[in-house]
Amino acid sequence: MGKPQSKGAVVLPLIPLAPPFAVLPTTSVKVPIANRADVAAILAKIYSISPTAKPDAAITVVCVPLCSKQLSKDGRLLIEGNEGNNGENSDYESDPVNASTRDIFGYGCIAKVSGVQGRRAGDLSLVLEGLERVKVVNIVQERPYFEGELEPVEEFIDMANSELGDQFQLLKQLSRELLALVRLSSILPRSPSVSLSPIVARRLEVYIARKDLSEAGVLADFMTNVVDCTHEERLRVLASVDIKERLDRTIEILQRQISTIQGSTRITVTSTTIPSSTGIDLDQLRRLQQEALRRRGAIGSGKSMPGGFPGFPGSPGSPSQSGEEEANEVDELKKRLQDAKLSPDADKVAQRELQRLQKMNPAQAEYQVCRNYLENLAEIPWTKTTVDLLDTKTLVKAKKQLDDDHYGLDKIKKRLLEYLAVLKLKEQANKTIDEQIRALTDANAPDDQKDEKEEAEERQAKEPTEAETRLLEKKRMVDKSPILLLVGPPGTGKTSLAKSVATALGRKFHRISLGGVRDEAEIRGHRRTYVAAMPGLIVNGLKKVGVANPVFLLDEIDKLGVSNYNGDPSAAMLEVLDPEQNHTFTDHYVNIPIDLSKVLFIATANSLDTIPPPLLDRMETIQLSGYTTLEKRNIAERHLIPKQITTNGLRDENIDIPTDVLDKIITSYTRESGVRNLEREIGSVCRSKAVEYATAKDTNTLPAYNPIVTLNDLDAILGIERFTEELTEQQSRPGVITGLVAYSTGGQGSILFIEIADMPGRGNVQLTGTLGDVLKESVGVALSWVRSHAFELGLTASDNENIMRDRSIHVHCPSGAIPKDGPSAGLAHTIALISLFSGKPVPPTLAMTGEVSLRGRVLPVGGIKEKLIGALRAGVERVLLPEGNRKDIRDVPQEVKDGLRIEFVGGIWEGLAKVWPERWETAALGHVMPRL
Ligand SMILES: Nc1ncnc2c1ncn2[C@@H]1O[C@H](COP(=O)(O)OP(=O)(O)OP(=O)(O)O)[C@@H](O)[C@H]1O
Repeated sequence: MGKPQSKGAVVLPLIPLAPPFAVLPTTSVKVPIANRADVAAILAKIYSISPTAKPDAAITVVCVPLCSKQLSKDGRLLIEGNEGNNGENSDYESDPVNASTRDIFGYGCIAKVSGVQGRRAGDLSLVLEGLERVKVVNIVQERPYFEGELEPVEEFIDMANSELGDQFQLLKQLSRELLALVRLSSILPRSPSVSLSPIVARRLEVYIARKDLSEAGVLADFMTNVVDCTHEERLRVLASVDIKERLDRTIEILQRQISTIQGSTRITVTSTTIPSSTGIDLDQLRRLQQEALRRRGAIGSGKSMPGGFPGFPGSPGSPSQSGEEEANEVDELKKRLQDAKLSPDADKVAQRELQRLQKMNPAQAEYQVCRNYLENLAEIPWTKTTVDLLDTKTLVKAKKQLDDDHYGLDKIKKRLLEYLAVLKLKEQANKTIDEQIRALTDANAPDDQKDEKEEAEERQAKEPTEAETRLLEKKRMVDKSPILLLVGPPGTGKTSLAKSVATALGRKFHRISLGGVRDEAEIRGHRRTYVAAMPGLIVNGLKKVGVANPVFLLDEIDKLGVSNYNGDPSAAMLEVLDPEQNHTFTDHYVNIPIDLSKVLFIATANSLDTIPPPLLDRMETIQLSGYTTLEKRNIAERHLIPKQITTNGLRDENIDIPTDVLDKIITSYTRESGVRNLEREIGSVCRSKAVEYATAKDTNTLPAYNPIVTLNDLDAILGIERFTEELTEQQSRPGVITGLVAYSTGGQGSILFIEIADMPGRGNVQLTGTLGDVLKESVGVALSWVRSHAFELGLTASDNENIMRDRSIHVHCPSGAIPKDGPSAGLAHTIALISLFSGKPVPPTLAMTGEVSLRGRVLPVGGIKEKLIGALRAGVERVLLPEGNRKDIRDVPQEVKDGLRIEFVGGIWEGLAKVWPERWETAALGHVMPRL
């Protein structure tokens, strides 16, 4: 047992503290200093002694509590033993400003003034950190502030004293128990006001577990300070110079505190759990205690906290060692990172971060951030790949797979097979090179059998082989997969083609929807400094598939957001899609180059117009055009109907959709380039039949059930026809011409009527129908040509006559609400004007497209395939196309070529000869100009 040894006394300023303030070693308090003239005087004095005091120089004072009426100056209870001072302290002062020498307690604590807090003069507080217990031997000055003669208190701990050891263990156990109770009670409903944040609780647990017997007094002081106890109890602990006595007093306080909490939680707990003498669920408590004990074992002992915030184990100054749980967590993470086979770059970063993580306190917010980052690193497939199914039968199998899944699309399938063939050849070449390199390395490996001399001789000879290895390495074919872009109207099978490629290759498939991505960070991730930062879509995709060589479908790349204040998402895609750059793609979150060169990117878009040119430049475009009715019929028969039959729980023999019914669905219930609506309508028919079949089965009337769907059924199942042939209602009228359009959005083609009417006026031209600038200009060109050739066309009586002198015209293109633009209606406008002025109608089944020049030439236009498919669908019989578009006919499906009479014209005169052959056949040859 210890015996206090006295040292030489020192004189220091005293700051008397009124209840509830009392400073114990290891604790920190904030003392309000409003109206504290003595504190102001102390500070003034200190600074006057050392006016150049460095800001970080420690200012030390002694905090002494005011005496309590129940205690003697040395902390003994006055009620228990009448040890002097009896009558004296009955009227002790409770205001530190008016205190006199007899009000000052016998023990105090040397404290460091660590700062002043508060904003206004009225609410300033002095922050004091208790350092060391001292005995106040004598008061040498009262005004303007107290000064006292102090004697240091030496603490002696007899480490061999088993009784003290037991007491210390009890103190630790009670401390943990109290903590567990506080945590438990804070999560219980209607808990008392004690509540502890899990982070603080955790820090406390670690702090308690780390204390050993040599710090028994420190722990007792600390616990006295943190628990809710009376002022007198605190004074008694302060006055307990003897460690055993101090432990006894603290244990007493803790025990009382524990029973108070147990008592207050009884009502809540007993209603839901096993009632016990304490009122707490014993199992739960035991578990909490066991956990605490387990932690203590794992944590071991730690030293005091130099420079740390006293009494606050989680503060930066106190080295915090994580518990077993954290240790396990870090080990697990380490293992996962090892299994993830990181790239050398990533490995370096991961090791650095792991070291940081190990040093961090788990309660720190940064710990989670660091852990999440490492988890992300472990989940990214750095080197893991699936083996491509590239054996001798690959191409045959792939072709079968594509044919099985899709009807038609021969050109696209051919291109995809080419891609697979190249991939296969590259892989084979690389395999051979790998084998050669391996053979060379094996030959270079040191041979145990040979002695050193022999080896040195041989090394000379081996030198060239190493160079050879490097040469071979260079020859390896780099895996730079081209990026394919499938462009076409919705529902034409772009997504499902990409899926089939993945299946054929045996690769994993992941779809990344880029539609509506407005933020660059969605693609590249957020920097780690942001709260809740995450990797971007690409890295997330890789994490999800878990291999470095999947097929990524970049869906709707044309709907990617444009540059805005959140960055430019399409610019972020540039790096992803450039085969020259994407082997070092950097996600902002991961911040380590990731190799994307093994990923097969297939992008899809509905239109090329909105794709930024640099992005488009990096991709190989494959066009898919809309399907013709015949193609749709085949797709429906081979793919959609069987699919819908299974989806709706039917069997092949339960339903039969004859070809005429299918054609009716295609033409009268859908009008689209793709087959998505068709699939939906077929689904409706199947569902209706499924209900009929199920009812027949339930009512035992199966023999009466008819699996065949008739034309009449369609009306009942799908409702009235949604689309009728557009041209059937149209009558030939002067000034009305059927033009052709290919909508850039959706890529489908259709017919478009051009209506021109004239009226008395002064040569004005009115344009309606949401016409774009180019279309307006094309009307101007047509009108100028007609005006300049009016006499030759026989529209005016003389060369000088102005055909527009007494009239105005109005050009309109229904449907008025749909914006239209482009020069391709030039021919139709010219013919319409001539038709109007001459009063000669043109049959609506004759459609035309082509740009006209002022000299009367008909120039080629785009979208011929779509326009012709649309024309056939709309019931057009004859089409006039520019001569320059003759080459485009090769791509047009045979069915369309068979269904339309396609004629080519090089100039307007030629066009006139085709429209009104009886009048203009000879004029077209450029010789005669007959009059209409
Ligand atoms: N040639 C085809 N053969 C068989 N089925 C097809 C064909 N074309 C499309 N389909 C079917 O049509 C449906 C829609 O196709 P998909 O989802 O691939 O369209 P998409 O072109 O990607 O459309 P979007 O541009 O709207 O994304 C799928 O069920 C697909 O199987």
